[in-house]
Amino acid sequence: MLFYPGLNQLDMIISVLTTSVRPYPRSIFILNSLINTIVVQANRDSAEDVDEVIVTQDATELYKVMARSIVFVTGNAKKLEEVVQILGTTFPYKVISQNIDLPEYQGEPDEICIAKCKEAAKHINGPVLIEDTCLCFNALGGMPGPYIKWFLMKLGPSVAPMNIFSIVVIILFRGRTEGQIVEPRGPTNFGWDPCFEPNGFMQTFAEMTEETKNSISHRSRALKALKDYFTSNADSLMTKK
Ligand SMILES: O=c1[nH]c(=O)c2ncn([C@@H]3O[C@H](COP(=O)(O)OP(=O)(O)OP(=O)(O)O)[C@@H](O)[C@H]3O)c2[nH]1
Ligand SMILES: [Mg+2]
Repeated sequence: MLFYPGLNQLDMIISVLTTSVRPYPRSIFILNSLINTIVVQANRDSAEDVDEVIVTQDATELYKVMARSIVFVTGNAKKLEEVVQILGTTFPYKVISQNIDLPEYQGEPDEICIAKCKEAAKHINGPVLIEDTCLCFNALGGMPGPYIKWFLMKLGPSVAPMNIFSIVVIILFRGRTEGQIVEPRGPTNFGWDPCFEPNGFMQTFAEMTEETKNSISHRSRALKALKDYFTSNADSLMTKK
């Protein structure tokens, strides 16, 4: 799907490559995969005032204009640590981090991700990766969801035990891990990890080794989908070159 009045996809790509002489200076590209997004900032000019969003299913064309690195914009050191570990050394793009404390937007998770990507793209001259984490309590109709950060700041990780709930992380792709809220157990150096016990395990995320958490976490599932997608499309790009 391509939203760009009067342009076909080839034009869209040309506009990225020659943006200084073409009248499309403020574009953001969203690769709309099966479920979510990667945003690629078109050029430095667009950094100041991004106001157009282009959605495409075709990753290959976008790769032609992407540098071989992606900037992961996050103010959360633990997220960054996990993302780097999970992507490992076989991810076809170099992941660089930039510590920017992006605003916490309101809305549905997809809307929040897009707004967050747009804001990140204002700061970075190149491909941008962001992640937004939602912790959804089924018993509360999905709340606090994207507002978990404030929830944690006000209440701490000692959330009263509840029934089953699920986590949704959106980071280009979605990852979901279901489990139970329990009395906090384990180190308290990352958010709600101590009180989340994934289904099928006797340990909370905080009690697990990094390897175990990273093999089942919402984040690792989202990143696996991302990695698979990038790897297969990177191959086709190589072939086309
Ligand atoms: O125990 C945890 N295990 C996790 O795996 C995990 N992932 C995120 N979080 C916390 O949930 C809120 C999301 O808010 P969030 O997505 O806006 O993140 P953030 O503001 O910290 O960073 P960023 O937005 O700059 O990337 C923040 O309080 C994060 O600390 C986690 N806590
Ligand atoms: Mg945040």
